[in-house]
Amino acid sequence: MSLYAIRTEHLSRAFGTLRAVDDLNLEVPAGIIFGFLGPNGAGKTTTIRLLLGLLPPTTGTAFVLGYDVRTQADAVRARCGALLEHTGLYERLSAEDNLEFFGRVARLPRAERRARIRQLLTDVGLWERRAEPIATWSRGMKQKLAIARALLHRPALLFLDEPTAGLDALAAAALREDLAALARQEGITIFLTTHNLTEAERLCQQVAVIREGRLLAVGSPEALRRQRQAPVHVVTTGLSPAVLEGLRATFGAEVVQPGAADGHLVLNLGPQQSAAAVVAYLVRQGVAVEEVRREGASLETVFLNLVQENEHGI
Ligand SMILES: Nc1ncnc2c1ncn2[C@@H]1O[C@H](COP(=O)(O)OP(=O)(O)OP(=O)(O)O)[C@@H](O)[C@H]1O
Repeated sequence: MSLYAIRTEHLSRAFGTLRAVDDLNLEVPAGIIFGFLGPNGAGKTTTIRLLLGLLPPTTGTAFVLGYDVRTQADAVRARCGALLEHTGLYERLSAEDNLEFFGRVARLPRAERRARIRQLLTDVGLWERRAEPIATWSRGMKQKLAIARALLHRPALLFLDEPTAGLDALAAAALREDLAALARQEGITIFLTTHNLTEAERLCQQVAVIREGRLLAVGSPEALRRQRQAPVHVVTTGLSPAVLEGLRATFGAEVVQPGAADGHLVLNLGPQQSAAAVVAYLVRQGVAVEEVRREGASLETVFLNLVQENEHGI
């Protein structure tokens, strides 16, 4: 199989004058969990629909598992699983009967179907409860069953649109664990959208951030965090207005801000600037440096910065 499970080339989709997906160039390596992040209305669901060939692009194209979504949508859908907004499960049927039904729709031979249903229900911890009608089940249990359903036909690529939306913290954590284990076990690629940045950080080897249909950043959560350095806090004694002015002149006015308390500096250093240079400068000016602390940039900070910068047209 190709190195990339998904490759988009200038993929765009307009609804009237609205560019829901705008010149998207994305490469998703095979075999990873890829997180697609963005605020409401960013174009995440539209992208999934384009990738599944459910919606034609206005311009550009995408290759999913090597197939062109414009001309080979059937081949794409046969090899992909998807859990979009609705689970599509039948509330009155038991878990096992739900999977049995969808296994037949997928034309899985009887023996294979049985074995696969047992394996998947076991993997998500629902085998013991297979005979219960799912109407009374919790949202988390139904979501696990829906993922099992999406995996029945052994897809190479699984699309999940907000898989943990509406789940409490415990259920979301349990689902994440199952997803990580399933991805490893089945050797598949997972493309998921989420608003939950902790989720993306824990689960995804790579993430992309989009806003207004445009790609803002892509990379591993660590790489994105490194790219955006977090502020450095320096606590000093003997910081005079003259030294503060000197610091601003040397390192840039926008970089150096006085903090909440006297003698507390907050520095937004660029990638080329080091905290050590600031400390050396302060010491040369006779300022005592009591503490230097760099905040750990969370993916959340990175995400908010990216989205807000874009909003302000920076
Ligand atoms: N069928 C459609 N007709 C017109 N506009 C649409 C259609 N589908 C989506 N849009 C618009 O395209 C933009 C992107 O929508 P999309 O659902 O892809 O965003 P999203 O990132 O999935 O948002 P959310 O996180 O809120 O689900 C939105 O402004 C939406 O209103």
